[in-house]
Amino acid sequence: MMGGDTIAALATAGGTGAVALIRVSGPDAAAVVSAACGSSPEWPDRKAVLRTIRDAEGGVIDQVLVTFFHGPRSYTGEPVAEVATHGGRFVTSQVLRRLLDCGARSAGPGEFTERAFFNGKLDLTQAEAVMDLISAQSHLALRAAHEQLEGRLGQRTEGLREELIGVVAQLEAWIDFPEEDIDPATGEALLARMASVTEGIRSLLSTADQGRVLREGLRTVICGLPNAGKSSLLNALLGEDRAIVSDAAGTTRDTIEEMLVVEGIPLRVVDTAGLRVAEGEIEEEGIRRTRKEAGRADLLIVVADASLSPDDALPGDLPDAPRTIRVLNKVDLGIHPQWNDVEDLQVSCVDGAGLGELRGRIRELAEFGEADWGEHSVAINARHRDRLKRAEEALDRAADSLRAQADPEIVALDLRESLDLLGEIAGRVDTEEILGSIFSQFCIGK
Ligand SMILES: Nc1nc2c(c(=O)[nH]1)N(C=O)[C@@H](CNc1ccc(C(=O)N[C@@H](CCC(=O)O)C(=O)O)cc1)CN2
Ligand SMILES: Nc1nc2c(ncn2[C@@H]2O[C@H](COP(=O)(O)OP(=O)(O)OP(=O)(O)O)[C@@H](O)[C@H]2O)c(=O)[nH]1
Ligand SMILES: [Mg+2]
Repeated sequence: MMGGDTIAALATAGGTGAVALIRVSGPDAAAVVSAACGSSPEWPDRKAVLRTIRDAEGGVIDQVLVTFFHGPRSYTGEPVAEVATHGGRFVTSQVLRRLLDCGARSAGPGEFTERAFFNGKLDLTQAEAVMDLISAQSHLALRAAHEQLEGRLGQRTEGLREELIGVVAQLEAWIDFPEEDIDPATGEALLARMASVTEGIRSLLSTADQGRVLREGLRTVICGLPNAGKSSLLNALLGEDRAIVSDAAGTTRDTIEEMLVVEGIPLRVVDTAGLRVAEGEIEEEGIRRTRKEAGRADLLIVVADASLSPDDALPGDLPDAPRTIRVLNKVDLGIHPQWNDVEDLQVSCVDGAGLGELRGRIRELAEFGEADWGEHSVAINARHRDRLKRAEEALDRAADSLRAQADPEIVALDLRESLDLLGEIAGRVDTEEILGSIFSQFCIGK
């Protein structure tokens, strides 16, 4: 299935380090590395050996450790050579160039993992998990990526697909013998089996929000009147002085975005410009952006200055969000007597009071639907969600047609569409376009 050529790329991050790893994969891996080392093409399997990479004139480029994996027992399923070089930028680029001169070609983004997919080492959900794993920023995200890397999601969608194949097979028996009608009892049994697949799809779909949060962070927007202490709160949650804080109202003009982890939940926190009638064009634009961010928030943290009266401390028209936490800040200065909502959290960014409670409240509000953050969680991504939704819709149409005693052909048509969509999740149906869009998001060398 593969082009049959041999690819090479730096597998470690570009930059200076102690050691860097270059991977070579393809039928000519042994020949390429042997030529670069000026050695015989015999390599022990999975055993590091010390060699010297030389240029065409025999000059030394670097002393390296080569580990050879004879296919199919390798990451890609092909012969793979791993060349561990000294970790300088220049020396690694020279080693890579020499390997390319000896017959390898530069790998494209995700091409190693793509080859692993084509050689049956991974399904598509597992390939995606490799990328999730690399970009994970929290324990929960890492655990979800590992679950997916183990193949749990692929197993579930393939299980649903098998159930549906059974239904289609039964239906096709009727199509082949059109003189017989689908008798009501069998019709009911088919509908029940379809309903069970729908339920499985819905259960996976219910993890979509959680998957998004794990991959992108809970979109959290800090808003409130100028000077309430929004930037101070961001800094306090981050534990560093990221945003500029000053007693001048209108300090934050533009939105500032930071990733942080609260009680294991990754948050993408946005600090915004204070909401008030703007005094200039820049501030006006800042406030427009605040409203835009707030409109897309999963969680809104409204910060109010506790020392002021509620009328003076809260913006007139607060943006709407699915979850809101109201924080009374500056409680070290005393609390104005008109604050009496027990739901309000009292904090001080100056002495840190109440911040632990705020973290706890964020954690509570980060729960989504049925999905919890417990063990064995699969958490689907946007691509899975799209296919599952469409598979569910096709299945609904099939059930409707069956109930309306439509031609079994029509029922089967929708069922097959649903099957294909489920198959696309693990990559069981041939879809080059999907592959392109997934692997192009990888980094080169992965
Ligand atoms: N040096 C190195 N470290 C690495 C990787 C790598 O490619 N090279 N990986 C890259 O992501 C990750 C490990 N993942 C890997 C997964 C499978 C195989 C592999 O050789 N699989 C064979 C043999 C299995 C076995 O020995 O049990 C196979 O599946 O047939 C290698 C690495 C992280 N660390
Ligand atoms: N006493 C006290 N002062 C605070 C507290 N939090 C913030 N401040 C002060 O309040 C002032 C405004 O803080 P910022 O964090 O810049 O407020 P902001 O809401 O980001 O303001 P803008 O960006 O201008 O909208 C600064 O002088 C802070 O030092 C607090 O908990 N207690
Ligand atoms: Mg600010």
